[in-house]
Amino acid sequence: MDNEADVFYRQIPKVELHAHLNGSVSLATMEKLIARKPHLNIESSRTAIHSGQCRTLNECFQVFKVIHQLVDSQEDILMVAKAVIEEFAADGVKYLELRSTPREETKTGLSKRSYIETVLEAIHQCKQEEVDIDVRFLVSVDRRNGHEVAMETVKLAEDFMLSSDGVVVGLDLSGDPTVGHGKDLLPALQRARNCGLKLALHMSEVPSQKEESELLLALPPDRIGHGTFLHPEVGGSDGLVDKVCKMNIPLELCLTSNVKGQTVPSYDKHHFQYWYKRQHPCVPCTDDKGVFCTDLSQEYHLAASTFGLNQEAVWALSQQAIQCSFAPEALKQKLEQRWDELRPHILH
Ligand SMILES: CNc1ncnc2c1ncn2[C@@H]1O[C@H](COP(=O)(O)O)[C@@H](O)[C@H]1O
Ligand SMILES: [Zn+2]
Repeated sequence: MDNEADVFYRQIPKVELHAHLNGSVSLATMEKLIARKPHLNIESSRTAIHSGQCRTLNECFQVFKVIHQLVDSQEDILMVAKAVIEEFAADGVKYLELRSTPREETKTGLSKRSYIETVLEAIHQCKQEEVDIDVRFLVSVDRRNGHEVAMETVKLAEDFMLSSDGVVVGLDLSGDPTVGHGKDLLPALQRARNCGLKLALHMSEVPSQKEESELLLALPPDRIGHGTFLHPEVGGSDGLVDKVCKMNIPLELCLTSNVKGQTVPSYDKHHFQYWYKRQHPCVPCTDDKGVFCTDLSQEYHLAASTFGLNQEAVWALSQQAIQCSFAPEALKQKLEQRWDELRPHILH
């Protein structure tokens, strides 16, 4: 990738809608965490998947377990969240929706509530320090933990939606797609939707989730994460595709994550192509920029070079993401304006 192109992808203003906090921790921050916890004996090579390397999706979830050992106190979460926000801003991201699963850790006194409070504090501090980025937060439900935990998490998210000055805007359903079934989580997700939380749901990340995707689409979600196996060419169905298209539900697409996690065999086989050709709203995202060693500029660059998008098309892709976000109307308008102002300076 040549330098001039790199500059373009970095310069264009971007919107990141699918970023898991603990998957987004950079190598530099990881090394600080490791230095704080030498007794854990963790090497930074275990917390990231470098270029050319691949892991099964299952192995990716082992990596998150290691990271969670390193990020287990309010102090860690504050440091990690601030660094992640600053790194996205440095990459030209003007609007970020960060997501994370609240955890409790008895040995450090961390509760699920203080977990969320700490992420919100990091967002607040970045705002105070005038980091050039607007940040919103989605509370994540880890599907492996079942119905009761999901319901408890939704209640927490609901509380924070009402008390966070609009920073908590939605709920994410994520976690190992081979564990648990979405049908058990429907009441919790329904409740979230009814109280006004936006829903961003990981769907059809692996082939065996067709029936689950049918159920989740009936909610319906406001955005879909991955949706790798929705279309008939990979074992999904026309029925699923029709529903997604009719309801115009945007897809959050993470090229590097899917290729490194081996749910997609190569970049040119990525389902970005399928949906983009149908002019369906597609939003390039990083998923876990730390674990997969990427950033949003690189994801746009990959999409453009793999599928032959010119600079105009790349610009349109990044601008379209504004309307796919869960930002309130006034903020969407502010962002649109920003894009219009920047355009003549960046597009030639
Ligand atoms: C690779 N594809 C993926 N599919 C599904 N869930 C994923 C994921 N990548 C990350 N997560 C979810 O995000 C958590 C880490 O961030 P937080 O501790 O929440 O900040 C993981 O434990 C998993 O639940
Ligand atoms: Zn994800």
